[in-house]
Amino acid sequence: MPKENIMNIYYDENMPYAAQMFAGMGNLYPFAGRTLAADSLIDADVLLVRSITQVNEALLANSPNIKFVGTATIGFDHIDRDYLTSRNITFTSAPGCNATSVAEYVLSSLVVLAERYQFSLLTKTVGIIGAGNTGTRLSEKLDALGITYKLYDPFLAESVEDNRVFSTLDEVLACDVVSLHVPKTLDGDHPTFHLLNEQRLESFREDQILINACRGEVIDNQALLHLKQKGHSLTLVMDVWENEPNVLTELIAFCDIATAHIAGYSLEGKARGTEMLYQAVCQCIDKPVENFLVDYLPKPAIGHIELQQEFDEITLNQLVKMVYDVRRDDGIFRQQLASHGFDYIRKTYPVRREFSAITVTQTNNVNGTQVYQLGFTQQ
Ligand SMILES: NC(=O)C1=CN([C@@H]2O[C@H](COP(=O)(O)OP(=O)(O)OC[C@H]3O[C@@H](n4cnc5c(N)ncnc54)[C@H](O)[C@@H]3O)[C@@H](O)[C@H]2O)C=CC1
Ligand SMILES: O=C(O)C(=O)[C@H](O)COP(=O)(O)O
Repeated sequence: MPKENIMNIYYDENMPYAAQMFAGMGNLYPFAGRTLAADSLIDADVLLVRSITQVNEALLANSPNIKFVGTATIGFDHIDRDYLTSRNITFTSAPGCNATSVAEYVLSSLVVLAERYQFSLLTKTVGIIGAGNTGTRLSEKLDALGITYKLYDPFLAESVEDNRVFSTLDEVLACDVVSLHVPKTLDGDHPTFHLLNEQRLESFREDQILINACRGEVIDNQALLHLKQKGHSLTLVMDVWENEPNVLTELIAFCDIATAHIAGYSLEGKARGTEMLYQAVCQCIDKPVENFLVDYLPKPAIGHIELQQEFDEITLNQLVKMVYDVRRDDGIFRQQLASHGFDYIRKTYPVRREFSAITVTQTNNVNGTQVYQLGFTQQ
């Protein structure tokens, strides 16, 4: 890599605080991720992308100097890692950066659905497919709320280091709620492409809830549309879609909650991705880490909530909706998709904070004042 200060660093314009964190490390060039062209990267040393940029030979063949590629996202199915290895280009992603954000999206969806259909979340079992960072973050929230869940993850089930109890795929698919948290994979022992194919979709019960906030291709969207067109009443929460940004628009009307791939779009989640890449570039050029996300994050609009009664499902509903109500994003999606397009909605996403940014206190006669975090763990 060239010396610090003379590196050419190209970064997606949708990476919060990138300009601040990388300031002084070289020449900075923001770009629009969907339309980045190979000939604009000829002098690039460092390339920092998000999920909408396909990084492969076609993009990088004419960039002889490039030594580092990073994606400020959890998923890396848009990166041809074999090609990067063949060029000896260092690669890093941002594992877990927005896992909390996705878990909070799922929780907000569950709270909204429980109110809409008048059921108690405590009577439901959630099936989590993929028990990595995001599935685990979700399970921790469910644990804290006393909601039961089952985990399916054939890779972790085999790991001696993971002593959680795992269920079979069929057991998890039979749960009241099925929430998908797997990467998009096309091969290997357990590929996830069309994991929910026509046959598996047909076996869903009418009273189940299906949530997809991982990758669109994990569900066969055409098969799902056909199922719904036949009158199946499976409740759908869809954040991700096959063939983004050109989604199967007929499916939207059959969704209870439909959003534009924004489950991971909390400010913290996106900015953590930037920070993780900044740290990785520092390590690559042997530079001390001098910038910290905590110094950039603004104060949340609501910083503190005081509960005047015991924490129960009613307060849960109020608290979750006060901090992040997924119906806002569902409304934006339905209103703006036709007129503005999928990418515009994502690019202009309003600031959303994670529950952890808000402190909750509760004072009662028995225990005095207690402090909760909206991750629902008592401190
Ligand atoms: N909607 C959004 O905004 C976001 C979507 N994502 C997507 O969610 C995916 C999961 O994220 P993380 O949990 O953080 O990733 P992770 O890598 O920490 O965990 C994924 C887990 O899925 C498991 N897995 C792989 N194939 C499986 C299969 N066939 N069946 C069951 N489990 C399987 C793996 O063993 C791993 O434990 C990402 O790869 C990304 O595609 C991630 C962040 C935001
Ligand atoms: O981290 C991931 O994986 C995601 O799915 C991100 O939320 C994708 O966001 P963009 O990179 O498409 O802005």
